Amino acid sequence: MTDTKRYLIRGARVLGGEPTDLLLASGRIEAIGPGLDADGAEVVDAAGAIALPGLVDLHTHLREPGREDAETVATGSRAAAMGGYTAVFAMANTDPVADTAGVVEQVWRLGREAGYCDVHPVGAVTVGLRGEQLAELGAMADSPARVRVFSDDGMCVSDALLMRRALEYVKAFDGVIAQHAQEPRLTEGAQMNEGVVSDRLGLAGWPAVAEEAIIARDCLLAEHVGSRLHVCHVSTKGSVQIIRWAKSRGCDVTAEVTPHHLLLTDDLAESYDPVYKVNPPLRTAEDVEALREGLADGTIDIVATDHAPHPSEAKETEWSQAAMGMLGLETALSVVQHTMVDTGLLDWAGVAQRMSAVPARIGRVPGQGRPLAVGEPANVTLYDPAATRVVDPAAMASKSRNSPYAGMRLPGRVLATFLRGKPTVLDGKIQ
Ligand SMILES: NC(=O)N[C@@H](CC(=O)O)C(=O)O
Repeated sequence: MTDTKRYLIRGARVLGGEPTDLLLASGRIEAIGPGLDADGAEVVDAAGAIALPGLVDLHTHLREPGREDAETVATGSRAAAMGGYTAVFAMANTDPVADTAGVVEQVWRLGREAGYCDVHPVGAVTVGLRGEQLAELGAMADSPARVRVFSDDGMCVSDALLMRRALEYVKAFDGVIAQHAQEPRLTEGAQMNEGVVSDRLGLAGWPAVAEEAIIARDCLLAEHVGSRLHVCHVSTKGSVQIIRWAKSRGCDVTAEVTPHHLLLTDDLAESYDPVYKVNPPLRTAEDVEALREGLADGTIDIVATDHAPHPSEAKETEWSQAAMGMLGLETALSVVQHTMVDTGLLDWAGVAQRMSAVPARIGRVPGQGRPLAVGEPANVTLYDPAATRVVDPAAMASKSRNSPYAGMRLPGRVLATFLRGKPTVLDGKIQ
């Protein structure tokens, strides 16, 4: 899947540094330096743009098989490319659930056929996400999809013994369990964050402790069996504190935060607009501040979108009936610029670590998340941080429209995305 055509990227600022040129040929970065000779290559004007390694999303819902009305592997991977991603990990809560070698191979093949980004299926931890019996983790790991990330996302592996067994099992092939930390008994019927806003609106609350208790338990379990744990979509200040403590003990834990939890707060529920209904729920301004700090100081390792497309009939209904989840792929980099870069908390090298290098490492995909250097695979994102745009869900590549940023002015624009030297996005347009 390499392009024989050669591209000369002219005047890009690699990780925000001085303008330089990059020559992409045969799927690799052939040369880097100012004033390179085009020598027949197609020139891409990148004046003012930042060049980043292609982004990697460890947490995407592509909905295929089974919910093709919301998204398909093809539409979701086009949305990923438009957001600057060259690889995504597709969550297992499809229909049928990705809990067998057959289903993960199907998703992996669909990703290759679409060709917009690498699609790495996540395998379910338990059969049918039911939390009763381990799925065939080894067979998924051995399949052509080479699954290394396992998650019941959407559901918590709440049984401590099953979680222990899963953590032990994946050690054999260097896998990781990505936990959706939500104590089910503490969140029965929950509709939004438990706090002053839920009290005021009379909606059943979702306490922070339901997330924090599972994270604390799982960190201790992972330490006990010497395995890798990844915590999905961390959303509370207490969770950041627990992960910081676990890392200080030497526990092999990594964690992600979503763009929406870095920006949006629970008072948005006062609109009763279900576009703001999400799992885990939007929290308070104090939580947002702690999440930003945690991402800046490395307690939280990565940004992952939790892109969760839903058809309009699942969202344009009353709050209590609405599906949980929001789009994320096509706005993630803008939200990270707004919340982390423009605030001085992160530089572009820090963004590249948290949105490319480290997620690729956690997911064990060695060809992605590589530095922009000669000889490396030509996975490159060109991003104009000086542009601004008003978010229009109707213009998105995703099949769904449930973006919480609709009508909001956000900084930045992805100009181009290259997957192994082949442009998937050029001039801001899907190729
Ligand atoms: N993050 C979400 O709000 N939704 C996810 C699954 C889930 O975590 O509930 C989805 O698949 O829609």
